[in-house]
Amino acid sequence: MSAKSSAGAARSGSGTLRTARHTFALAWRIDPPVVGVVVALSLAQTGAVAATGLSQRRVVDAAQSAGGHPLGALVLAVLIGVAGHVTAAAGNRVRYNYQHDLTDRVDLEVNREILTATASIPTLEHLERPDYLNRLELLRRQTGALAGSCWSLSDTAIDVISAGLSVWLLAGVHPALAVLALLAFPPLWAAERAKRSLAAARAATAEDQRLEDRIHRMFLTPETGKEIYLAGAGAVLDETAHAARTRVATVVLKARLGAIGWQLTGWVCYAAGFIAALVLTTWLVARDAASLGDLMLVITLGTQLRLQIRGTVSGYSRVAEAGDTTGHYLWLLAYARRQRPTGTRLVPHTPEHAIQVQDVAFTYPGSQEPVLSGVNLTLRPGSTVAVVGVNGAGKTTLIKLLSGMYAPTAGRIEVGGVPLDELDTMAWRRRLTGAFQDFVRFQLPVRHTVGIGDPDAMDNREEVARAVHEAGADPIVNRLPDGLDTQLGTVYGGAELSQGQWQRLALARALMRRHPLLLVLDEPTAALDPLAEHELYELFMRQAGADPGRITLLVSHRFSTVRGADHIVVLHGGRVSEQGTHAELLVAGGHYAELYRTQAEAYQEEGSR
Ligand SMILES: Nc1ncnc2c1ncn2[C@@H]1O[C@H](COP(=O)(O)OP(=O)(O)OP(=O)(O)O)[C@@H](O)[C@H]1O
Repeated sequence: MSAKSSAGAARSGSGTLRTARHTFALAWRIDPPVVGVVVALSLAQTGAVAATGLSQRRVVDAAQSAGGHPLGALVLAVLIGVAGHVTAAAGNRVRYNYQHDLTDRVDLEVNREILTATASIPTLEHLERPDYLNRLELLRRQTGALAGSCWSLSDTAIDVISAGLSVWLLAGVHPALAVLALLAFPPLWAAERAKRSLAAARAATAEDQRLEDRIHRMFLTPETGKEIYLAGAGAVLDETAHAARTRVATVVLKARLGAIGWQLTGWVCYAAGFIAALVLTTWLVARDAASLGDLMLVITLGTQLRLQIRGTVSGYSRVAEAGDTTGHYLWLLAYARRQRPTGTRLVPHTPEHAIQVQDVAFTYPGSQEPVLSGVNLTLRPGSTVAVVGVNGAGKTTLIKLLSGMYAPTAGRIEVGGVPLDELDTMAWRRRLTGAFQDFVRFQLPVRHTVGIGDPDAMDNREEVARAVHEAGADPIVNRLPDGLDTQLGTVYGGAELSQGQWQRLALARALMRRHPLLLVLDEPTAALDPLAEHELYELFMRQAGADPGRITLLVSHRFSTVRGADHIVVLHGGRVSEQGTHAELLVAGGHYAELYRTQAEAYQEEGSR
């Protein structure tokens, strides 16, 4: 083993130990009495096999002995044998059931920890990084192994100790019988090799597993289902999913077959050793160098040693599997820790808190081409700023940077002179609100679908009703059977809304925050009719005027909306090509004026037809 790989193994070993300690602590927190019973049964289990073997030897020797043994000693031997047997059989069953139950409950906790760690990452960049997504996928599928890691480890320890006792007793009959212990290594080595190739197969197919999973989910959601139906793409997608599933199954099956081969080889070595041990003991009995009781002991312990070694191997495999998952789990926790926001500064409250964008550049993870570069802007409080540009100019990306979803790759963004990454993240998010073209349909009761826009006021019915009213969504809610309490979405048997109605509720959600510092509107009215859109933008402009601390940032392709903004920023090829008021930009006769005139002419032509 190279120095590098042994260091890696040591790291993964200490990681497994750490996770086993952690999962044991979780189990203890969940149910201390049950953990106590499991530990007690585990301790009893370590000596059960040796006790059974010794008892059988004593009974056989007593039966064979001409002088006979004292009855008391014989009864004691029988009682020890019965106790050992009951502990090994019934105690084990009880222990496994309890361990299973605890593992399920710890699994829930581990999943919660994963969600909490994921949610604590302040930006969204990780959601576009394949290495992060692949690891998360592997982790999500293997949390059971992680949750049971403390029991895998304790099972392995029990088997190792009880196998050690067996070997010690066998060596007492003849030292050569201790060699049986060495024969434990080929199966162990084979299991390790098999595990490694299985883990490699799973890691190599993580991308395909994600693809299959995603397609599967696409079939189950109404939004995607509609387009699949219309395009008649079901068969093609099914084929793609099937191909991905087949690739995964083929690679994993190959690894499994290889694993079986290795394990068989290991067990053949052990079987040969056991036969040799029986031949040796029979020879010793024939020469009066051992008793029949010893032969009985060798048969019992040799058979049990096989089971103990198998237990050790499978326990070790489970520990190794947990170790693999542990790697992903610790990586996720460390990643979340590294990304944990360090900012503690307060979000400015003065009316002078302009947002300054200084020489900002941004490249998406995994991409080479910058989407934004050299962007300089000042967004003043109390103003409405419109960002325009052709498709792909970088408008949404700019909004993602300004709201802190992504960190700029170069340059800085300051709020009232404080760098964005030095602000307390949660406090900053509480001052943000907005709506996007690709809004979410939260399939919740209406009051929560809207109220979630400000979790602090989520259960305040008056605030929810106000937001609904301001977004002009009263007629939608009034028609629903239980008003604000109506469950939305067919998935939960609730009421279904039209695209425009869902979008109205998304806008109501954006209006939940009364005094945001930054309100972002990224084409949030695309599903509304022009009149409704006009009314809503009038409302947003009115609110912007009445709230001196608010910066309203809007992205729209409709210039009739854009022209009302206090300041217009034109993005072209990821750079600010022009900025100013509508009048200034028309006079400048640049890109904006050209786009505006083209659109105005198109509308006029349409109107005169
Ligand atoms: N998640 C992503 N990963 C990689 N590239 C991306 C990602 N999102 C957007 N891009 C690229 O960034 C560029 C700008 O995209 P962005 O969505 O900011 O444009 P936009 O001006 O809002 O466009 P539109 O008017 O079509 O909404 C595009 O070329 C797009 O391909």
